[in-house]
Amino acid sequence: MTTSPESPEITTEIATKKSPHTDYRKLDRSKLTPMSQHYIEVKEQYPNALLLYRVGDFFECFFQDAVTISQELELALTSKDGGKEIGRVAMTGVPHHALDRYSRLLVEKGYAVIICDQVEDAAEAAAAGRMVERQITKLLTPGTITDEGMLHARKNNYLAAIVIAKDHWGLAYADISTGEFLTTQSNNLSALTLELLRLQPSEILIPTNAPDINSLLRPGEKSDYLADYLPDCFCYSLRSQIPFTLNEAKPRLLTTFRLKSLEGLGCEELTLAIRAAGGLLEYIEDTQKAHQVPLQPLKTYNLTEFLVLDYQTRRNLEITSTVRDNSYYGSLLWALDRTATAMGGRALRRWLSEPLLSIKGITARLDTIEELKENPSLRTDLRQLLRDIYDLERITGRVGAGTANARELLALAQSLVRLTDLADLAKGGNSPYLRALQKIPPDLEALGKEVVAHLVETPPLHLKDGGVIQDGVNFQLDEMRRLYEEDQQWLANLEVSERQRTGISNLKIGYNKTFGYYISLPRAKADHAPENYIRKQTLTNEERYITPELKERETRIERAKDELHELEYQIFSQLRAKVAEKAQEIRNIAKAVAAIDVLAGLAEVAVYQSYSRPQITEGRIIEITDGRHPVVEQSLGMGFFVPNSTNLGSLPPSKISEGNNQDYPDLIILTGPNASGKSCYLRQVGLIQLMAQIGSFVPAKAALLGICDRIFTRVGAVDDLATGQSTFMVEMNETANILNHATPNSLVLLDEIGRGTATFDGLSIAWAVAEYLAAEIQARTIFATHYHELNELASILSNVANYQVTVKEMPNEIIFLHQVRPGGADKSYGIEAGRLAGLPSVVIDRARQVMTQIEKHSKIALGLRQGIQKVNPIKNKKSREKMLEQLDIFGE
Ligand SMILES: Nc1ncnc2c1ncn2[C@@H]1O[C@H](COP(=O)(O)OP(=O)(O)OP(=O)(O)O)[C@@H](O)[C@H]1O
Repeated sequence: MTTSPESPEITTEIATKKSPHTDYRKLDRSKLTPMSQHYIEVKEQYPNALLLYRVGDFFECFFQDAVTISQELELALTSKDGGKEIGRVAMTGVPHHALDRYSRLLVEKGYAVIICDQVEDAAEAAAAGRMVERQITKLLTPGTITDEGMLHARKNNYLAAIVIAKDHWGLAYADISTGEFLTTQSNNLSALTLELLRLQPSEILIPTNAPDINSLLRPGEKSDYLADYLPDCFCYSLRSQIPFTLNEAKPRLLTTFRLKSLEGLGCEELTLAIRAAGGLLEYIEDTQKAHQVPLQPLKTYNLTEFLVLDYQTRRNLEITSTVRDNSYYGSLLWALDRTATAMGGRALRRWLSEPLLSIKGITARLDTIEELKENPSLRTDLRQLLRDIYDLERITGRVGAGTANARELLALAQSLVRLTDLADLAKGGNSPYLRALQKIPPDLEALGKEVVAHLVETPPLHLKDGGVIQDGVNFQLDEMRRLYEEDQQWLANLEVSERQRTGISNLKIGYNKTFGYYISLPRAKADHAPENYIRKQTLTNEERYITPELKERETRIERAKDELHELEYQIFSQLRAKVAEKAQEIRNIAKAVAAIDVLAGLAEVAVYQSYSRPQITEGRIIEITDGRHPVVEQSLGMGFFVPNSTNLGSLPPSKISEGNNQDYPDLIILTGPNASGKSCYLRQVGLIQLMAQIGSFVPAKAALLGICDRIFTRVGAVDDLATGQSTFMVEMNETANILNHATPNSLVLLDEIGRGTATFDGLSIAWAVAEYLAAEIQARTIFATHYHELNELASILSNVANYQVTVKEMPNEIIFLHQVRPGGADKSYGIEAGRLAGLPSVVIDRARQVMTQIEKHSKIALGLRQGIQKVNPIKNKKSREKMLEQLDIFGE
């Protein structure tokens, strides 16, 4: 899609059904059918998008687009006559009622889709002998879709834009459907990659000087205009640089938000952020021509506001999807999501991607959960009421853009009315998020009531068909309806009087789209038709007639019907516009509703899963009593999970009191046989810390936790086939990232290091990494390993301790106790595991022999050293050289 179209030679070959034309550029256009000519005219306005073109009951596409769409959607590729001298052209199509589904699939695959629809009645055009008029009605790109059926209800759909200047960058992102609009700026390119991976935008705008501006690169597609450090798992839209210049971007922002300066938005000085935000706005204007998209005021944020989780860590902790099959089931989100509304679902997902660093912010959430946990009737009533609240954020977006239909407006209005009940309920509580809900502006309820009073109980889907507005709300409308009813009565009377006049008892008045009203007689009675009947249509058993009187009345009825529908539409549009004026207020409330939904859901989980409130403190402590893995626990069922405690780090001196003077190790070496539960334990600690920082209760009997600035994980890597990196290289890259970025406030979870290379290389690297983390960085670390030799570190460094996951050895099996206990495992069960897996006994016996020999002759000490003076790297930082001497364990 990125190569610019060259000018191919015009062909004169006539294509057949078997090999239809697929490249319209090779054809003499004057010889194409008028419809094909128009198709190409439209296509050329957006050469990089797929064009779906309405023909009767189908949306069809031709030429190369037909080939692409048939392959992507597994539809049959057929052909159609392109003109006498042209022959067949490739074609495929989708039924018009399935357009949303198919276009969504194409957009999900990273294509931009143009919908060109019929904008007049095909019968009218046919009657006038001309081609039906068609226009582009929609331009769909992954980041700009707003149709309910195309969006994931519980996931934000972000459109992002980036501007890069050397190693500085600005990023803006918006969810057009909910109106969220944020921007940030930083000076570290790896942070940009991290941020993009966190946000997972559906589409990213890049200003370039590429010749094929406006093309959309699908995930994995290469382009010279895409920098190497940009992850290739996203869709990139190449855009002109002009709207991204400060001269264009800044005025656009000022005009959009009706401001004199950007100071109030917090980005006055951040020129790259402003440029990204302005460029993004221009793209929205360009793609949403027909509708104005109401965005919320731009919010400037700072990357250091949240706990940093890199992409690997998000994956390894399986926060929103599992590593194995990328599914939602089995993720942390799955275990925690008890939200009742789509807004709450989206908010929980967002909270999980931006855990807090502020104790105050976390405490406000914890206080609210605690209150809801302790007050079951308030929680139950709230959750019940929340089920009646529709997606205020997204419907408000469509109301603002003028695309909401009557059903959506009614749903929004009914939700606004319910908000007052929600506020009344919230008055029964006192915690911060409940208090925020108590202040619902009263005029929103009045507005909701007004809309409900205007709209019928179950409005039709299509606005132009009438039947939307209730009787009794508009005098003129009532009057028009009365007249219309009178006309209908006139028709009924006519049927009766004509039956009497003609003596034909089964004479009927009918209606069809082509002929309008007619009088129908059975064929057998056609001879009895009075003189003023004009025959219009003959069917097998029926003759249809019109009369001048009937036609005259028909014109009046049709006009009245049109006027009636038009008036209804006007009343509806006015109502919709009135609600649109309150969009910002509604969206503010929607945020509070979404938050309470998340917190009520978390309180529900806390009750049913017996979670407890973590105590958040300053300092570097992680003290978890009887912690559990939130997901494994739910999968195993209540009572089957073996809880384990964790003690890491320390409290700051100011917080230490009598009986509260814990000083735990910084680094734990965790050993234990395969499948004993090491990985599970590691993840459990990471998840508990993460849950605490989103303000949730945690699966533990008790937890005293300091704030972490970052959580790092390194868990069994697999070959990265995409970049051609080996398992070992992936592992080393990830380890390097950790060692270069971890701080004493970080939590590092390492599951095996050095497995993918020779034993001694691996052990040496694992040793050096553990030592560096404990002695130099002093990050809180759990290091799970099969290298039992690492237990030696604890005898040298005072901030290292050994733990093991215990098993019970039986004659024919190993029973996994899943208990984490102090001490290093003195035995590896690898050979035993091999035996249980069915390795031949000869191999097992030989393996035992080899192991005995290696153990006998190895110079690596096994078992803890005695009588050595431990080094405390925290209190005695300068003694590192001395410590290194002592670490010379490989000598005789
Ligand atoms: N505390 C626990 N209580 C109950 N079951 C557990 C517990 N911890 C782990 N398990 C079960 O044991 C299985 C294996 O655990 P895990 O993958 O953590 O083992 P491992 O020691 O990391 O193995 P390996 O060294 O082979 O990677 C898990 O899938 C889980 O079902």
